Amino acid sequence: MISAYSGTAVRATEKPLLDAGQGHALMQKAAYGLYAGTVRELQSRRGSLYGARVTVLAGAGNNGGDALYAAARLAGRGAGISAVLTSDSAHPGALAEFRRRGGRTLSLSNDIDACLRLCTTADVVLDGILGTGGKGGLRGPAALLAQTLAAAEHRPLVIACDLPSGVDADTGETPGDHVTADLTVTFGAVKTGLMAGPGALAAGRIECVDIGLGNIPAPALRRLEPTDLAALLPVPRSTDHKYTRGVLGIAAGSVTYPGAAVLATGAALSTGLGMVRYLGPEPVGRLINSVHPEAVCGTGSVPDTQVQAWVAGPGAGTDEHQRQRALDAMASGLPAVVDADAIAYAQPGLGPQVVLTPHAGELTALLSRLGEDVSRSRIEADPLRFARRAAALTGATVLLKGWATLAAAPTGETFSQAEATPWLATAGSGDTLAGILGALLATDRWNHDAGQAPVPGHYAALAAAAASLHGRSGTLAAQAGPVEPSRLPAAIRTVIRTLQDARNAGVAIPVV
Ligand SMILES: NC(=O)C1=CN([C@@H]2O[C@H](COP(=O)(O)OP(=O)(O)OC[C@H]3O[C@@H](n4cnc5c(N)ncnc54)[C@H](OP(=O)(O)O)[C@@H]3O)[C@@H](O)[C@H]2O)[C@@H](O)CC1
Ligand SMILES: Nc1ncnc2c1ncn2[C@@H]1O[C@H](COP(=O)(O)OP(=O)(O)O)[C@@H](O)[C@H]1O
Ligand SMILES: [K+]
Repeated sequence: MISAYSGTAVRATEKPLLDAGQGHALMQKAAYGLYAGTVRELQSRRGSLYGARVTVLAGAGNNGGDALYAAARLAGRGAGISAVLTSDSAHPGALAEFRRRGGRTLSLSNDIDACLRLCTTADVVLDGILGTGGKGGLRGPAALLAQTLAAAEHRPLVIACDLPSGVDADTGETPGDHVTADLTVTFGAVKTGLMAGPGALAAGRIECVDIGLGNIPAPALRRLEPTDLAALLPVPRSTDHKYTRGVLGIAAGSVTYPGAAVLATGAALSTGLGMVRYLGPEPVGRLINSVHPEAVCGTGSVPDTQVQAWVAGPGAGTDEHQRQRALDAMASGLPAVVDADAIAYAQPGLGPQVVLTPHAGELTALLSRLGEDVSRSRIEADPLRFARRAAALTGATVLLKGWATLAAAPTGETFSQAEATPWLATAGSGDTLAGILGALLATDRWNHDAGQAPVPGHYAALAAAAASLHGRSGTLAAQAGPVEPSRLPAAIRTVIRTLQDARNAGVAIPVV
């Protein structure tokens, strides 16, 4: 499990250490971590450091200090080092060490063209303009630096020091220009802004360096890793039969949109469960059975159907019976995935076992119905805030889909998963995610172990597991070309098999 903390929480944890005079020691640890991360990245990309041209973008604060000290160490390994000073001042100790190691410096305010050239002709740019102390996007000529880097024909390797400059460490917002990194070496703890919103896209790969901060209070955000995902996937026991393995009810599809029901059913069956009971129009049931003969199809009602969890909404369109089934599923007290058209029926007072699965557009409509006037672009700029807001307003768990998918519990626990590929952004992809999540809810052992209440955030963790499995399956499927959601079930089975084999063998689980 990766835990992320707000920049504010990390700064509060650092404060007593700084007050006790440990600032220099902390900075040396951070700089060493950045140096080591840069060495590893350069060695894997070009074999050696010798002769590599390293340009530091150094702001006035400690972030610039970290980057200058790291570059000074790189000079000791044969790299050529230069720095663009983006402010009138720079960390004095770090600047002196940088110059002592032969580093040359240029001031952005004095010679902007030369500074831009220093960036675009570098092999590596170390971004130390702003760290957790940054407020708002990059301003003035520093903004131009970020723009030039983004547009460079031969883009250097960009390594962010702590976080890409211009990213809000608490939220992942990028209110203005910002650096986009290939790798972010972050210190003490992963910052929330590296795992949510546009900040997650700007961070690239994340490495976290322990600088000995000790414990930071509760994480703001968590991410399931392969071992966590493997632990949440259903594995039948010897004593199981089809009803104890979990039965999922699917109230999806309509005469107008039958395909969504086929896709949700296929994805659920591939995730592994005891049975799918489908409720919907007869022609849709027949279509499902032509592809999945094992699904038990009927036209009955939710209260009359015995299952462990529900999926409602995909492809339901304006079908009145599916609308009623979605309302009954939400009121049933059972875990329920409420997707697509059914999200429109969500009201305050739902429980965490109901998982709403909007994309940003559907969340815009949901929030507006609940009296919150917010645009889609505002949600995309700060998805963490609005996923949490929707969970708090409805009492449900909210899975906000996107490049990074967020799962927020009404009690605040939040997960972020980013294993997906843009190839998954295709019609029908959300239907398969709903099916996967439905299967995880139906097979969830909490449903079987009577008397035990799920821990807060449990359903958000399952929703995150579904997003992770969906993302990994899509990424695997994309290796064979553009992803058709109907091809996803085969990939889901392969990913589950890989995760379980590694788990049983006790070996490190490969990232698919
Ligand atoms: N503390 C520790 O123990 C350790 C901390 N470490 C490192 O320190 C980093 C935090 O350092 P920091 O607090 O000095 O803040 P940092 O982000 O470098 O810059 C703030 C400066 O930027 C300015 N400024 C703000 N916004 C701006 C904008 N939009 N555009 C332009 N300028 C802007 C602001 O000026 P102001 O506007 O406030 O006058 C101020 O001068 C942290 O990320 C980590 O890398 C490690 O060494 C490990 C130990
Ligand atoms: N740019 C992207 N990168 C990675 N995954 C994406 C991207 N855009 C969308 N996705 C994923 O693709 C799926 C699309 O779901 P959705 O929009 O509900 O599709 P539909 O309703 O058409 O089936 C979601 O799981 C979402 O997280
Ligand atoms: K930075």
